[in-house]
Amino acid sequence: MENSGTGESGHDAAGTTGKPTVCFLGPVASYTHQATLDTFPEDKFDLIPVETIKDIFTTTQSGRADYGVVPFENSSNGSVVFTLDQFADRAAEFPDLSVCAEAYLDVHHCLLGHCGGSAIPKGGQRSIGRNLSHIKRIYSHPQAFGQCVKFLRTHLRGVETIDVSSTSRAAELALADKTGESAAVSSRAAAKLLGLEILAGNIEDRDDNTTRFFVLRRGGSTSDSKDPEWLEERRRKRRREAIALSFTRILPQKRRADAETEAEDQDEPKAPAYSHAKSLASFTVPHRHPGALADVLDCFRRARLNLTSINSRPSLAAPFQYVFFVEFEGHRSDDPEGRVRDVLQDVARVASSSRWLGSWESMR
Ligand SMILES: O=C(O)C(=O)C[C@]1(C(=O)O)C=C[C@@H](O)C=C1
Repeated sequence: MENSGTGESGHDAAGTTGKPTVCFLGPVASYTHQATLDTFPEDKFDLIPVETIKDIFTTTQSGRADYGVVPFENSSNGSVVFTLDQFADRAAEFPDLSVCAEAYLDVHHCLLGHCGGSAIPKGGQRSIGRNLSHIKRIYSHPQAFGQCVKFLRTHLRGVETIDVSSTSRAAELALADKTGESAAVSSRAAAKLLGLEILAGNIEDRDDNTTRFFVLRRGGSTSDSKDPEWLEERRRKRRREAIALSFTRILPQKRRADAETEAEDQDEPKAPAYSHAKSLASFTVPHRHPGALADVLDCFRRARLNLTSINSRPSLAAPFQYVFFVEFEGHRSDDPEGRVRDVLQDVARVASSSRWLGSWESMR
């Protein structure tokens, strides 16, 4: 089942250009598309929009794309449950998928729609360029609605909100309504692409609104799998940046300049043993066994591996039973003291079921 190679087909899954392919939540100009472009430049990869987050998993699992990019969590609105539900893999549809990289994107939402009148607001502070009283419905992705609660409550209280598959799909729907009564919570990129007006800019609840994305690939699940070149290069670049940053924090000016040059000269910059990378695992525990969850978490304490997030979703095996997800510091194939290997074995022993879901270089 496992693909131990690079994870790249070497030819385009759609059969056109020969570049590796990457699928993302479409249509184009979604935030996932923007995060995908940051990681996979279009001169080296073919990008394929798909309709839902589940489609990203199925398209990558089937090999129709070499990689898939999914939103995982937002700094103000929390986990993306649609993604966790696919990682729960209740029907065992995605046995070969694992996370191989992460990406962060600053997310600034706009209210897009039709309307004549004043000029398009520029970036920066929140700006409301128009009277919004003509708006009868607003389309968006539920995650985006959850990031703009204050604006919607203050300026569009009582207006119907309609969940759709992405913010760029929402923009298409607002465009299609020629009455002008529909608007979308979406991005500046979508406004530009579709020619929609920005009725209000920077409407997110917090200025520091950020979404973290995961890159999925097939294979990579054996510890000896070789990483593709783009991933190796990303890892080396990130390590150089991290080393340079730590010098900036601790060294006086002159020594810092020397040290940065030294870090840049290293072919394989050294990273701290465990904190440079993260891994994701899922597990279930016996529902009626007191302390079963604590027993699993204790495996991480014993292995001295820092847990960085914990999530759960209904297992759907029976009401109120859960699949748990833990993220922890450490990489399965860069594990000098064998701590990641040991913890995964330990969890497998204590939990009812468990699965490693990927390891990657931390980008923050
Ligand atoms: O709808 C989009 O544009 C997406 O890419 C999805 C998504 C998400 O699910 O978190 C991505 C980033 C933002 O947090 C809002 C929506």
